[in-house]
Amino acid sequence: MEAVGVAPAPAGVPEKKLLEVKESRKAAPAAPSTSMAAKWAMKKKLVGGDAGYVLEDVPHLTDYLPELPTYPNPLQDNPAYSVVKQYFVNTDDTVTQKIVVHKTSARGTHFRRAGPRQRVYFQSDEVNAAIVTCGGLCPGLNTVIRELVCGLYDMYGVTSVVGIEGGYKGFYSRNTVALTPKSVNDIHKRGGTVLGTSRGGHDTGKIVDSIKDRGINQVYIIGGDGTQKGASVIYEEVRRRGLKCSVVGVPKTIDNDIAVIDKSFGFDTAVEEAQRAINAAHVEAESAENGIGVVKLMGRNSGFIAMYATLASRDVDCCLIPESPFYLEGKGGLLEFIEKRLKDNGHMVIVVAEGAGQDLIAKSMNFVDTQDASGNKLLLDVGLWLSQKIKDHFKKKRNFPITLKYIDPTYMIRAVRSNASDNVYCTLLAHSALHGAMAGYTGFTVAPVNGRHAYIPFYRITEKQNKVVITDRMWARVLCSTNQPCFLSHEDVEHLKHDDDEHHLHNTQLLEGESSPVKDSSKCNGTAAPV
Ligand SMILES: Nc1ncnc2c1ncn2[C@@H]1O[C@H](COP(=O)(O)OP(=O)(O)OP(=O)(O)O)[C@@H](O)[C@H]1O
Ligand SMILES: O=P(O)(O)OC[C@H]1O[C@](O)(CO)[C@@H](O)[C@@H]1O
Ligand SMILES: [Mg+2]
Repeated sequence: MEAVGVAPAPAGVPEKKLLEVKESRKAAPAAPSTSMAAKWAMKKKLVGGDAGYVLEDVPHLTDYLPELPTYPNPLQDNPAYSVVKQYFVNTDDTVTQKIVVHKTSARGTHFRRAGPRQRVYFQSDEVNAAIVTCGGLCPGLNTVIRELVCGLYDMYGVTSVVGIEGGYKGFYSRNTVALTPKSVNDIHKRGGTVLGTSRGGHDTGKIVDSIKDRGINQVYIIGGDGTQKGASVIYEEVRRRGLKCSVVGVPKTIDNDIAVIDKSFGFDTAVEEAQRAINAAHVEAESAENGIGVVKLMGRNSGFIAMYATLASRDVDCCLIPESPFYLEGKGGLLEFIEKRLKDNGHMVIVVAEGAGQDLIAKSMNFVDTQDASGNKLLLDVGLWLSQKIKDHFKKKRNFPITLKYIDPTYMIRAVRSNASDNVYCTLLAHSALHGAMAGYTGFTVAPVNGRHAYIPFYRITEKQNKVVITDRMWARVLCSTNQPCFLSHEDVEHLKHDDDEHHLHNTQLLEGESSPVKDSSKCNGTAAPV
C-alpha cells in the first residue's frame, strides 16, 4: 500500500480547541518510576465545544510521533462493505455520556465514536498484533480473541497475530503462539480462554521490553479493572519510549464493575446461567416444609449479577448485595424477614452476592485480611456463613423445622461459553478495537456508552468501579419484585445518599436535583421503596 501524506494532528480535532489539561490525579500504583510516565498519566486530552460540550479524547500515535504516514483504509476495496452507505466514521462523531437531559442542560462529556476511519496508520504487512487475556474467566473471551484475529485478517489483510499465553506474565516468561483464522475458527464455542489467564505478574518494564523485542505494534489487552490499570501503564511506558504501538484495552468482567460503559461482555451469559441455580433452589425449597434455597453468585464489590438474576427470575424472595448493608438479628433484620416469609409462603429463595455481608462475617470470627496475586481482597464464604446462621436460628425455635439447601454455582456461571447476545457484543467490541488501533488511536478502552461503541481514555475506566447505586431506581425495582425490606438504618440511608450523590454525577442518568427513590428510612424497613 502506498503512503500518502503525513498525518494531521489527532483526527478531526481543530488544533486550537485541543487542550491538554493537567490533573492532580496520581499515576497508577504499578506505573514505572519514570517522571515522564507519571507526567503522561496526569494529562487529559479535552476538547471544548458549544453549550458545555466536552470531548474526553483518547491519545493518538501522532501525539508523540507526528510524522507518521497514513494510508487509504483497505476496507474501501472490501466487497462486503461496498454497498454500505457511509461506512467510515466521520472524524467529528462523538458519543454522549448522558442521554437524559433538560433543555437547559450543558451538553457534557462525550467520547470519540468507535469505527473504521478513511485513513489508517498501519500497512497490512507492517502489523504485528498481540492479544492477551488477564484476570478471572468470563464467557466470551474466546469470541473476542477469534473476532480480533479474523477481523484483522479479513478486513485489514493482517496476517501476523500472536497470542500471549497465561496473562501479563506471559509477555516475558512464555513464547508466543501464532493465531490464524483457521486456528481460532471454533474457539467461540468453548468457555474459558484458549490463551490462558492469570492474576499478578504485571512487570511493566519487562512487558514493554517484550513488546519492543518482538516488534509488536498493536497490543489488545482483554481484562477487568485491574487489567485496564495494567494496560494504562503499559501505554505510558510505550509512549515514553516513543514506540509505534497502539495499546488497546477490551473490558472484561462478569461482575460488570467497570465504570462508564453500558455493561461488560459475559455478564448477560452469567445472569442467564445463574437462572439455572436459582431455579434449582426454588424447586428444592418449594418441595420441602419451610424450604429455604440459598444461592451464592459472583460479585466481589458489585452486586449486578445477583441483582439482575433476581429481577430476571421472579422466584427470589431476598437479594443481598455488597452495596446494601444488612443485619441478621432483631426487628427489621434478615432472620425476622425469613421467618415471616416462611409463615406466609411456606418456602423462600435467597440470592447472595459473594461480596455481601463481609463486615458481618469478619466481625463474627477472628479473621486476617488476605489477598490474591493481583492484590484483590480474598472473600469469606458468605453463602456458607449465612446458611449456618439461618440453621442455628431456627434450631432454637420450637415447632419451626426448616430444610435449607445451599447452592454455590460460582465458577459454573463464568466458565460457560457465551450466549448469542454476548457473542454478537464480543464481535462488535473486537471490531471496534481493531478499527481504533488501525486508525492510530492508542491508550484507550473500547466499549458501548448508551448503545454506541466509543473509545474511552484509560483513566475514565480505572478511576473508580461501577457499583449498584441503591438509591437509584433499579435497586428499588428489585425490592419491589422481592418485597424484601431494605434492611437499612436511618444512618445507613444518610451515609449512602452522600456516597451516591458523588456516584450519580458520573454514573447514572439522574439529572442534577432529581430525587432518588429511597428518601427516608421510615419508608425503607418492612416495605419496598417506591419505583
Ligand atoms: N494497579 C495495577 N497496575 C498494573 N497492573 C495491575 C494493576 N492491578 C492489577 N494489575 C494486573 O492486571 C491483571 C489482572 O488483574 P485482576 O486479577 O485484578 O483482574 P481484573 O483484570 O480486574 O479482572 P477480574 O477482576 O474481572 O477478574 C493482573 O495480572 C494484575 O497484576
Ligand atoms: O477465584 P478467582 O479466579 O480468583 O476469581 C474470583 C473472582 O473473579 C471474579 O469472577 C471476577 O472476575 C469475581 O466475581 C470473583 O470474586
Ligand atoms: Mg477486577
